[in-house]
Amino acid sequence: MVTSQKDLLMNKQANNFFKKSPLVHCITNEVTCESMANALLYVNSKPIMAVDEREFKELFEQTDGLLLNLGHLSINRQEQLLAASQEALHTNKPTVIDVVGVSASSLRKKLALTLLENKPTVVKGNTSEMRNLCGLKSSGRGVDGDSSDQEKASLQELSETLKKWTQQYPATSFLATGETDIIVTPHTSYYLKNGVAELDQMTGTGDIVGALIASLLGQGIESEMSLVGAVSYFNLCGESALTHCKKPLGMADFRHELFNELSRLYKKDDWWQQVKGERI
Ligand SMILES: Nc1ncnc2c1ncn2[C@@H]1O[C@H](COP(=O)(O)OP(=O)(O)OP(=O)(O)O)[C@@H](O)[C@H]1O
Ligand SMILES: Cc1ncsc1CCO
Ligand SMILES: [Mg+2]
Repeated sequence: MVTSQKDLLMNKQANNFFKKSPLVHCITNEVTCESMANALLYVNSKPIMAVDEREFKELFEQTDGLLLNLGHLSINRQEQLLAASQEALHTNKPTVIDVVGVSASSLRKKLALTLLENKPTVVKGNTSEMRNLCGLKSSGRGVDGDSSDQEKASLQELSETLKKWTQQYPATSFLATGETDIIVTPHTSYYLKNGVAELDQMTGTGDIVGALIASLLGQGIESEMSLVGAVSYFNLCGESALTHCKKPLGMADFRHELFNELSRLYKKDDWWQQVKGERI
């Protein structure tokens, strides 16, 4: 069943996305840190990339949202992520955990599961990472997802497992990305169907989606709408970017156009009319 935009909650509220300018604190990987900071600025948000625990107390008094990305793990980074997650729990800060590379090492998986205990607002990863996190068979390699984990039966198995997880972790909503995105909140679940394959051939797309979710949460938008909104917005930017590229496609052109679209699509009324998906 493909539902209408109204059912997908992409109602007039979506026209208010990115009108506010939340300060988003990101502890993220060095690979895509600059792309993430610029993506946030392009949607009228303010990024601060800060990892020194001695600053956290003061920073948490100013920030609207927190993004914790496991992409570049080290002993120091683990301590920073744990300290920020503790502070977020104590200050009720809207928090997104991106479980980058969780299928690659047991160290990342253990850390992700520890962070989950601190009641983050959202836990996200690509479909292979989220399957691994849930203890399901996963074909992910490194930080990349595998299309075999996107087969219909695998998506269904993951969404059903995540629904059980929301009973165990009622403060948290979950997102698994890929050609089809799965969103599972304690109340509702969705498959979302926007985007283009080129988004999988560029590093940092998932990282940026995590930051956009933190931005929407930081604008006071509740979890379900922030998740549907951030994924759909980013994927519609990808669709539009592709139409602006000359053929044969060069990925550097696609990247350029994707960032252009991030900075302008939200200024168009009713951009959300093109959202595709279904409640499950
Ligand atoms: N084949 C595809 N078709 C349509 N959209 C896609 C496809 N692959 C990824 N996307 C979209 O691209 C975004 C990033 O998803 P992806 O699963 O590639 O994240 P990721 O693996 O965490 O990325 P990265 O590790 O590079 O940050 C999501 O919004 C997702 O919906
Ligand atoms: C390639 C890569 N390695 C660690 S993080 C990262 C960026 C995608 O998340
Ligand atoms: Mg990722």
